[in-house]
Amino acid sequence: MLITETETETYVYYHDGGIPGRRRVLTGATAKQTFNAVPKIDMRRIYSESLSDRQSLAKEVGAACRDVGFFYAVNHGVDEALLDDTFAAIKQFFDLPEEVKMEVHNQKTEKYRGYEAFLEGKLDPGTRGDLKEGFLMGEDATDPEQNTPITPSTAKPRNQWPTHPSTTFFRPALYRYYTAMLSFSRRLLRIFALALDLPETHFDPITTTPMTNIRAVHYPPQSRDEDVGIGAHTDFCWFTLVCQSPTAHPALEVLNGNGHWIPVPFHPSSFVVNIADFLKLVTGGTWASTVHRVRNMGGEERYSMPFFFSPNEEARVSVLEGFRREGERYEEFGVGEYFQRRLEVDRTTHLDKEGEGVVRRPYI
Ligand SMILES: O=C(O)CCC(=O)C(=O)O
Ligand SMILES: [Fe+2]
Repeated sequence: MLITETETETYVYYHDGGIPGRRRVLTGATAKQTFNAVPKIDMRRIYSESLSDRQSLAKEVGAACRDVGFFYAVNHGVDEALLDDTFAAIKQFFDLPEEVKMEVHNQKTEKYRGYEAFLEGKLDPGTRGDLKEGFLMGEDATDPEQNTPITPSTAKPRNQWPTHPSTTFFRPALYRYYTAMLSFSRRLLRIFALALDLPETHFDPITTTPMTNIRAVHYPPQSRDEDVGIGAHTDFCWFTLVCQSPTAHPALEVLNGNGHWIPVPFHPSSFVVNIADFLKLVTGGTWASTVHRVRNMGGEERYSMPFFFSPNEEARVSVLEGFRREGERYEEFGVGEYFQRRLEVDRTTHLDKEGEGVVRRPYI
């Protein structure tokens, strides 16, 4: 169940930091000041040569990251035809026969890259599983498209690519999207640094070979109210860019401070940007990693292509100087270790048979 009512209180449940959480639904006099819409920010200034333009953008971005944790990046400048072509390619992939997709099943790799079948993800344990299928790829020094130095720790292939002759279109299409999103993310990270009152290049040394993931997702229309496309959760990276198809809404929704779900429908020429758990951690909770979910109630097929961006795997981070409180001790954490821990929780929930507490990986 997504919502339960006790005699006096109603709660909404979600998965936050890999841990189940809940929030009281507040209405009337108990309601607090919170957002009721996701702000739209014109990103054209991200390409401006003038620092003061980039600073004015950073100011708007910083307010959205603090107050909402989500914003629409409008006029992002990424080629629309490239985005349309990528949507066409992922639709073509998901339309392939099951056995072609299952060749690259995600449970065959340590990083859970490849194909995730319907109902295999289960971010909300109260549901029968996520009503979606997906394909995940990301940083992989052995993929020549990434032009990354191969060090001993990254020498094993991480991505899986289908080999059936009918799938040759897929890899180049995803890599075109990957390259465009990576380049936009690097610019956005500099805006984030400015928004945190840091030098623009502050994060550059820890993002030379960033951890990245594209998750191509297909959500069929759902007919049962108790189903979810993806259960309520926060993301475990620095930030996520979501490119969503114009079809099917309402679908993506974010949870405000009063426990109400706010719709985030498609908006032309925009990505949805959301702050995720690492940026919440390093800002000591000043920036919000906002709970969100997808319920495809619009009666149409929906496709989306989240791009998840994090620092280098070896990086160690902690709460930024400007966000520390006197007298508190702050631990460092390893980005790669933290990420892998969260990945394990996220990708094995459905394998953990109730009561047994044992996670079985069927393929490795
Ligand atoms: O499909 C979407 O709009 C969002 C997907 C999402 O939240 C995720 O993959 O973490
Ligand atoms: Fe998410």
